[in-house]
Amino acid sequence: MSEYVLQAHQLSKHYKHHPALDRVDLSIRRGSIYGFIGQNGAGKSTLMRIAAGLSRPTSGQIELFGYKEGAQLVQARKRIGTTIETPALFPHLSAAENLEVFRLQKGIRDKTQIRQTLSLVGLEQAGSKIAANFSLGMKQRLGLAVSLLGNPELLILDEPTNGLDPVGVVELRELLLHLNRDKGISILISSHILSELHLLATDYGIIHNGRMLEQLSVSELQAKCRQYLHIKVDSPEKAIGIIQEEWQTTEYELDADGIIRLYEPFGPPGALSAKLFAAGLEVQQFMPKGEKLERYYTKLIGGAANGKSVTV
Ligand SMILES: Nc1ncnc2c1ncn2[C@@H]1O[C@H](COP(=O)(O)OP(=O)(O)OP(=O)(O)O)[C@@H](O)[C@H]1O
Repeated sequence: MSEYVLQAHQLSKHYKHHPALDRVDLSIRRGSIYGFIGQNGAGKSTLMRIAAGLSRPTSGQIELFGYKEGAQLVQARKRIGTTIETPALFPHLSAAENLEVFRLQKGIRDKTQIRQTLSLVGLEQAGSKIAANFSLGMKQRLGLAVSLLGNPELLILDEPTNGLDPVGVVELRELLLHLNRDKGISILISSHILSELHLLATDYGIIHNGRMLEQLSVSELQAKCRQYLHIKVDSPEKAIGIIQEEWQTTEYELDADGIIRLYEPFGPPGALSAKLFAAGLEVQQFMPKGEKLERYYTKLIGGAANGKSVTV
């Protein structure tokens, strides 16, 4: 079994001369929630459409569950559920009736899936209500239920929080976490708001102008955004001994240049520098460092210099 549910290999898509995707590599691990972040027009939908088989790449390849070619790739696409281009719901039909239409369309025999998916998205009580009377959040849930018919192993969701109020965003997050943790469904979710995926994603891909800028796990992102004390002394080993003794922490790194990074939470920096000094160490550099999530992202995509606003 492939470790990855979805990979893109040097994937490019050109519209006339405009590269919507430019040699993008991406890897989504089985069981992960992959937050695909980029501004409007970055290329997120283009990649998702190619993955779902709704568009063809100009060059490069998509690999789904380890399959790249022909009939196997077509077969593998049956194992994904997506809300991209889900046909509009029928407003005069109930949630259950809507699902019944899609069940027949998808050729799924098992009728019990209707009740199961309604319950999965928390709409079991609303099964007989007509869709026209649903809130936007409920419509989103019903749309998600449609994509869950057929028990997909990977969900591809293009900006599903668009238009939701903050409560709706939280509810959707809880639902996606449930699908991921309890049902083992891997999720690719796009957004132009990094902080919205902050409590959800286990991995991130940051795309800008059709190019993948960075892929990183949540712990890598946290490490990059974590506050730390940057310390350079003439004897780092001795300093580390003092840090361990005085602060009883192992939350530090020593790099090849002899720089110590002492991560949060740390006590008053003044007390530590005094200790180092008292121990006879020559303190060459001693400063707080680290970035906020927002600054990290803005810097990565070139920030205000490219003239577009960024929401984080
Ligand atoms: N059918 C098309 N014809 C021409 N250009 C297109 C087409 N579809 C997308 N594009 C262009 O490709 C680029 C990437 O678009 P895409 O929709 O993938 O971005 P996105 O990151 O999903 O943004 P958004 O959040 O606005 O949907 C944009 O410059 C867009 O204008």
